[in-house]
Amino acid sequence: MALKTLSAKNAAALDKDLMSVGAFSIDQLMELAGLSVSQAVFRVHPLSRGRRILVACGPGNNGGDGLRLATQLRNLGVPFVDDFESAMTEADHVVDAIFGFSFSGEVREPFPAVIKALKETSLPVTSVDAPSSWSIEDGPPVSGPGNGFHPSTLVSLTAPKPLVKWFTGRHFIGGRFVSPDIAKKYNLELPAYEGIDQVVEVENIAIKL
Ligand SMILES: NC(=O)C1=CN([C@@H]2O[C@H](COP(=O)(O)OP(=O)(O)OC[C@H]3O[C@@H](n4cnc5c(N)ncnc54)[C@H](OP(=O)(O)O)[C@@H]3O)[C@@H](O)[C@H]2O)[C@H](O)CC1
Ligand SMILES: [K+]
Repeated sequence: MALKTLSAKNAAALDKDLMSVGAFSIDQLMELAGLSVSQAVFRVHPLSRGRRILVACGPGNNGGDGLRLATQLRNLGVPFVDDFESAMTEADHVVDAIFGFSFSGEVREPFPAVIKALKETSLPVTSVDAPSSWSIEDGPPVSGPGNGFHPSTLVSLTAPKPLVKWFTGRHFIGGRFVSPDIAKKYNLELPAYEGIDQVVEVENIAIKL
């Protein structure tokens, strides 16, 4: 299946369209994005492999996809931690919701240590929309803490970004909120979601190592 990719600029423009002509609120989009991510994680990491899912949340909306409804989560007894590296020693799977399509340049403080920990862990890592620290257009960094970071799973929201050319793990498309009109405007091919699924697993379209 040849999937078309969406540049960072168009991904941001599409987001605006979803909230204007699409009449979605940002909260709704994040909620649906988070639901997609949870379904992808459940597929690649059945509960029999361990129930402790550590979600690393960054400062923007990518972090919001990972962290929603904090009060409700606390009420349900989901623990929140500040020390990411020591939390990793007790986790079974890590969700990378640190940076998405608005990331650019070199990783700034305080994030290099977190990216390094993601790179060095032997745990499976699911990245939300982009492996954090990768250039959205040009893929893995050739230097810095993200050099060598290759998550095992990627959930592309709405549509894959150009970086998927360098991604070799399991790849899902999620974010089942794009109307046919918006897809047409951005020349996207929407995947065939089945039933009530919020994600579709796809084959990698190109690999350049
Ligand atoms: N339609 C959809 O597909 C939806 C996608 N969603 C998710 O939203 C993200 C994009 O969210 P956005 O808030 O635009 O940005 P990010 O979360 O990717 O990142 C912004 C924050 O990252 C900081 N940043 C950027 N570069 C660096 C760097 N080199 N070092 C450190 N920090 C960096 C940035 O800080 P600034 O100081 O530069 O402002 C921001 O704090 C998308 O990928 C999806 O995951 C939504 O859920 C809605 C639907
Ligand atoms: K990410």
